Amino acid sequence: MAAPTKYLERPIPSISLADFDSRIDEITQQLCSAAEDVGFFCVSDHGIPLSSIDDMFAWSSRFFSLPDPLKATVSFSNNAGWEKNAQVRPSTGAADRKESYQMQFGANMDGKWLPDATLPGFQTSALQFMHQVQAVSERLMTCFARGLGFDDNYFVRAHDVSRPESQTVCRLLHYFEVPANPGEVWHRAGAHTDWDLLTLLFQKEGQSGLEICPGREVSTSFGHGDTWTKVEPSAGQIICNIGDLLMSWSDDRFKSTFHRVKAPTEPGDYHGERYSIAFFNQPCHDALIQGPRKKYPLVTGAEFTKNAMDLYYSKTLEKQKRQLLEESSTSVPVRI
Ligand SMILES: O=C(O)CCC(=O)C(=O)O
Ligand SMILES: [Fe+2]
Repeated sequence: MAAPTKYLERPIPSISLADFDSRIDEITQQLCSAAEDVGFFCVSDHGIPLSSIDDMFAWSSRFFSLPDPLKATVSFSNNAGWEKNAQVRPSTGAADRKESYQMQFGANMDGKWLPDATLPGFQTSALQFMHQVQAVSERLMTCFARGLGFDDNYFVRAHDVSRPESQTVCRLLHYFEVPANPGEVWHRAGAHTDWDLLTLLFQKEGQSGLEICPGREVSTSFGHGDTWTKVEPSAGQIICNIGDLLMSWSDDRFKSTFHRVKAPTEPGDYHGERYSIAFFNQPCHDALIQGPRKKYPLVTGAEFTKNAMDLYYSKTLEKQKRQLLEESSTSVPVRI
């Protein structure tokens, strides 16, 4: 039997964005200290009503209830679209048991929205929600720019979602219920760091599983430690974590923390299905990326994304291609 997971209680800082304009320096100080330490924090008083979050979860569940062949008409490529049981994490070498649908604001979404008649109102509502999350992201980006000594709009300009070059992603996630005895190794989301600037994550109350493992010192390292901390869902709160991009853009001052959605293996673990929504702030293709102390060579947003996709997604795309080939030899084409 596998050794039990080692857990450590680590406080996850909770940061209120109330009265943002008058408290910006205090908030900046709190965000920077959380980013230097654990790399994860909760944000409250962010201005997105609970009803908007609940509505987006309801859309997510409607989307994932559609038949697989229909979702396969918008399947994953260019970091947008739908995938199922296809994402292979380098840390596990096996596919996560989940499905996800990635939406963007810009040109990468061409052909990746379903026709409106299939799920009337979905695209409009999803984009509205994405703009709300972008507004919170922009506040956080303003503080991080200020904390690093850049001008206030420095990160906001590099992540301008009104430009066709935008690569920012909103990802709907659906993890399947795990059988009591799955009979094989099961991964929900294997341990990984995110490769964006900053991730904003929405969880549903009662659907536990997210765990973090801080301790990474340089953005170029790939190992992680072995003591985990649970990050329980709480309605209305946004869980934020620093990604590899902000770690390297801050010359490793801010920490991009390993995290996972643990598959249940121990007493008390949650077996039911889990929905979450992750918003990844990705740089525009032509953004120029280099920290204040120039620790790492200058790269463009396109280069940074390509390097990350090669590292994190090469096995995913191979697996997806194999699945599509297998399915196309057995399934009947679907009209939408
Ligand atoms: O579903 C979650 O809670 C985490 C998802 C995640 O870490 C990711 O997609 O990068
Ligand atoms: Fe992640």
